[in-house]
Amino acid sequence: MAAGKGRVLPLLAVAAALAAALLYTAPFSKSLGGEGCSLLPHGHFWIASQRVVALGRVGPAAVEVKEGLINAIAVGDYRSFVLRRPLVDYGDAVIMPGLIDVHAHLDEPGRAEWEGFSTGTRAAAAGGITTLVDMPLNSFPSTVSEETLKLKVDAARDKLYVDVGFWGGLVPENALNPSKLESLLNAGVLGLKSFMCPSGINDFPMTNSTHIEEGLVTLAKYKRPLLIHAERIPDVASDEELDGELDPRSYATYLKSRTPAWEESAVRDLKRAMKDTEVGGRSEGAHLHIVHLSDSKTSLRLLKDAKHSGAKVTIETCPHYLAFSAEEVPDGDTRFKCSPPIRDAANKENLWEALLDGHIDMLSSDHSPSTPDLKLMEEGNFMKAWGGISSLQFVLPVTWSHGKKYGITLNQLASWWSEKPAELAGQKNKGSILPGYHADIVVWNPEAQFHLDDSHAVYHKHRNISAYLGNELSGKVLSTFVRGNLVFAEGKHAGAACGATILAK
Ligand SMILES: NC(=O)N[C@H]1NC(=O)NC1=O
Ligand SMILES: [Zn+2]
Ligand SMILES: [Zn+2]
Repeated sequence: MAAGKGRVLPLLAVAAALAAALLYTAPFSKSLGGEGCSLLPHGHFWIASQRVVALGRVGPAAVEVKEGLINAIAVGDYRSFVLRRPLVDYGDAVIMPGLIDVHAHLDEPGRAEWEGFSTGTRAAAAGGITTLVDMPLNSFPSTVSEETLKLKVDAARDKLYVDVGFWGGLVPENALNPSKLESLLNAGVLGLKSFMCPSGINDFPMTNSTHIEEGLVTLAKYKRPLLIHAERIPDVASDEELDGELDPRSYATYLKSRTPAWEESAVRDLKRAMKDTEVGGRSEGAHLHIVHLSDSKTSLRLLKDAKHSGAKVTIETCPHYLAFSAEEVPDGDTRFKCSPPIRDAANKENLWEALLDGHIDMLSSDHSPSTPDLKLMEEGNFMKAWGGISSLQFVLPVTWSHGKKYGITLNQLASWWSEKPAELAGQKNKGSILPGYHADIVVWNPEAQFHLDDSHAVYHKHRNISAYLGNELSGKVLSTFVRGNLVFAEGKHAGAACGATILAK
């Protein structure tokens, strides 16, 4: 007995020493590093915490990650099975599906000076976003054909820190030409996007309802969505717009120039297209997705009615409509200019209500930066400045900081930012922490507060154009995993950019 024990003990001691060496506790201090795709030198490991958002619940669990996928989830007090190593113990931090941002303008090729794949995906990784879907406009050329999609994919090579898919553009040139549309869809765009008003980009002209209805018929065959910028210049100008000379530095002037009637006019114009998506309709199988809804009144009511009648319609809104109100926008501060505009505080309240009630399905950033000169920050001219909010890195803390007042839950965050967007983008292996799914995960501390001051690391190409600078926020991203690679942790990115381009098959 004694001799036997004597033989076992040293072995146990060796095992214990090995296990201790492979137990990581955040913060990682000096244990991170490497030039490779991951800051963590393991392809098979466990991560655990007291607050894992999985299987419809939040609680203690350990998640096994193997070769980029989630292999198993062990629910319960993981400290009883700590022998499974390597293990990263995140303590009280939240482990959640990585965010999927279905609406980002990365602007490359052609306008990399506005953002670009490298800076954009570094900012995404730092913000807990593990997948982006890039919009077809603001880059040059726009993504409207097989050839231009190829330019996107080529430009993205070796620059991606997170996974990136692409929407194609539905424009007058391809909308009535099914074979052109099919070649774009066959090349791998996840769906199409169109504008019902001028987009601000010359090579991305707007579509009318006929273009949309015809495009949907082709999309129905592919079961991919059409995303619509639903603002349309109303047929009758409102009295307010007719008022004489208005100060272009005043935010009220901008609001009057782009009233909720723009959104309402677009939604009314989509009536037939929405009807066509119903069971038995001309484009059954297709799906209309309204991007960045701002008008929480008539436009939302009409969309709710269409949903109730059986139309396949989903709606997104963006953190800036939930965080800011028109009353707070300082005159001349064009960082807040976007379209549709940020409206009054009552509108913001109604948007939160619609989100909590499930009428708004999901969130996206609509990160749409430009070079600072185009924001005309000195002149402060709202009518001439580039419209677009810079927010990619901050969407998680912004949603959480403002949503806390409304009692939002971690499961709701995961639904709005991961599950529903994965469904929209047709990503069946993303958006949830489930066995067999991609190990796309954000680990964050909801209680950590920070001031977005000059000392805060911002990875967007142009930090000063973000309307969130100076804000006090809570929710700090600790780690971001993309298909098992630890791509960001504690202010550091992985050495190599190993994100994948996602092409639909
Ligand atoms: N072209 C472009 O990015 N436009 C975006 N900017 C904005 O504020 N709303 C948009 O649709
Ligand atoms: Zn838009
Ligand atoms: Zn956009």
